[in-house]
Amino acid sequence: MNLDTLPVLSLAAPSGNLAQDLGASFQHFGFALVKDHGLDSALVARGWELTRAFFAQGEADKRRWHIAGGGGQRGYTPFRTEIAKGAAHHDLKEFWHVGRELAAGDPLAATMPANVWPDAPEDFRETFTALYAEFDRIGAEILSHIAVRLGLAPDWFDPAIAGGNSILRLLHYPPIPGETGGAIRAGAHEDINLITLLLGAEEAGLELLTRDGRWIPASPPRGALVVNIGDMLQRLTNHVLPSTTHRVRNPDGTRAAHSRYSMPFFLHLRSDFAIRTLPGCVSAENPDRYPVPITADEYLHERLREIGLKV
Ligand SMILES: O=C(O)CCC(=O)C(=O)O
Ligand SMILES: [Fe+2]
Repeated sequence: MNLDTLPVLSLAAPSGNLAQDLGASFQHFGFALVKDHGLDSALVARGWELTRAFFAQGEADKRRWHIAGGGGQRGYTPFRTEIAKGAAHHDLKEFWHVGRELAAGDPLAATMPANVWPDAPEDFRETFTALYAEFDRIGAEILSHIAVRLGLAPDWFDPAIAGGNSILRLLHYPPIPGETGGAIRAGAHEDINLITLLLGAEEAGLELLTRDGRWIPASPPRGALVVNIGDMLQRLTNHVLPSTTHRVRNPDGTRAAHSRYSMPFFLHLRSDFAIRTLPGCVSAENPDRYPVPITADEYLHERLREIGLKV
């Protein structure tokens, strides 16, 4: 494999090859670029339209949907709130979080707060509830290929993610007055969840840290997904699949003065799932790093405290 360029993989490829190719890209980069993913394109287009319209509203309007003390898990989180673990400066972004819609009385509501929905723009709730379901579906498909690569049954992840605490994030990095490129819009970090499916990275700026310590761009073709491994899957696989550090840097030149919009779906385990190292990922050369299991919910809250979203 070319050590510096992420291959573009088609989700429509025969499944045996795909498990190998996705697995190789994840093992080497912790990232994969995925086209032909089958996300409903009209719905995605509508999602972008509403994302732009939401963030174009005045600060006071948006702040009505900020939940003080909510750990940024739902609704609106203002500019410069989140900070990467160990970073000196807050990220130059604002975002909106959509969680799973639960039926009344669902016991999962104990660890998954209810969604809040803005009164404008119109169709926000319908559109993002539908997009959430689309990401959930494609994410499960990608996980089934990962399962095969790990020597597990293709449906191994299904019960682990049924009712999972996944989050759809709508991100806006506003233009920075006077900035000519290079400002760090999102500090170097790893994602907390199992895998992340991201749309919008054709606007330059997303970079990942290679194993030998160089930043390289993640530049997907238009409409393709950038998929990356998060800390929960790294832990479950005893680091066989690495959760790779990434950041968003303001691009140089004329794009520096533009907004960046992106849409990551953080695919999470069920809150009560116990993350126990997969036996197939333990060997003499790679002894079990996590002999004590932890539930997905405990793990999440430990991490949210570290990134300034929870006290
Ligand atoms: O905006 C992007 O391209 C990346 C966002 C990201 O890494 C995150 O929100 O965790
Ligand atoms: Fe990230």
